[in-house]
Amino acid sequence: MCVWWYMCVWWYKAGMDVSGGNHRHEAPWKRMSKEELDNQYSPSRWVVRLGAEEAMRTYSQIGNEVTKRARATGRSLLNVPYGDGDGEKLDIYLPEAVSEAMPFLVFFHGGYWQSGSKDTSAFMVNPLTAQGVAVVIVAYDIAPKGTLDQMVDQVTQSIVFVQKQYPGNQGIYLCGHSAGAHLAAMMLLADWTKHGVTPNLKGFFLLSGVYDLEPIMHTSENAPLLPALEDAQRNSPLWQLETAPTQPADPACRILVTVGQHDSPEFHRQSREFYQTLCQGGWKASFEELHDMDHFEILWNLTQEDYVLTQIILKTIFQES
Ligand SMILES: Nc1ccccc1C(=O)C[C@H](N)C(=O)O
Repeated sequence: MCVWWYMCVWWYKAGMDVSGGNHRHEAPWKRMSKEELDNQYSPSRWVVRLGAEEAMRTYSQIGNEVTKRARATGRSLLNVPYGDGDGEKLDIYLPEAVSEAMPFLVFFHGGYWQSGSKDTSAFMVNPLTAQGVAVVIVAYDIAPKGTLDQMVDQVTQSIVFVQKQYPGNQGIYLCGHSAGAHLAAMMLLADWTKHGVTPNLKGFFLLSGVYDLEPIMHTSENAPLLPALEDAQRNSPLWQLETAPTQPADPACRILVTVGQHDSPEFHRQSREFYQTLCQGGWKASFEELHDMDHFEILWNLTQEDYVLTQIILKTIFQES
């Protein structure tokens, strides 16, 4: 009798875990030590082809080089202000044939809201501009200068700016990597009415993102960003969409959630849960685990036209899938 009772309880709890409804109480990170959480949320420790430090170095090096190349080869408008603040600048990379009706891809870099820059993040510029897509790389005030709330607000403003500057755009697609995927995902909750314009958002490409910030509160690297649970919840698209689902303004708006095969189990869990929550909320979402990619390769391979993600992005923008 006792054994049966325990088995039933276990089965019930396991069921709640998969269904997602009650996962917050059963979330695996709650059973992790601080060391394990630090490990799970340090993407550089999970790369397979390089050491952690070498991976970070290579990542900035590639970012630096491709950005220099993109600025040297194509037409660009650099350091365009989208707000009054010093840090509120963006770079616009234009395709050769500029028209009123270009699609735009707006990119938000990662770096755990504390590092990274638009000046080292022009990874996807060449393959996309070659196909007629304008690419915008946005700077925002990373911590400690900016708080998470300010970053979310700046990202909102940057998108409003693009829409106002290019009202004839053929769609604005948001793309973000890591912390930048978090910022892009926060735009699913944005209230555009107070900005006087609703951007023509047609798609989201979320790469190796973090959507529930609660576990991050307990990591050494990010604890200072999130002083209280309310800060984490307010800035968690996963938590927000679960507690107060929003509806897509455009039901055709696509959301692609991607994670690298070599990303940590916590990064996989975050992406899967976010994808499931989006589906339950009626969003047109898809999920892609990118084969043999780590947290950084998933992004820097966007310099390549034949990379599976570059192809998915182009097909989505040109409505071929
Ligand atoms: N610089 C980055 C750029 C993109 C994404 C993450 C980072 C990180 O810094 C992650 C963390 N510090 C790590 O050591 O894995």
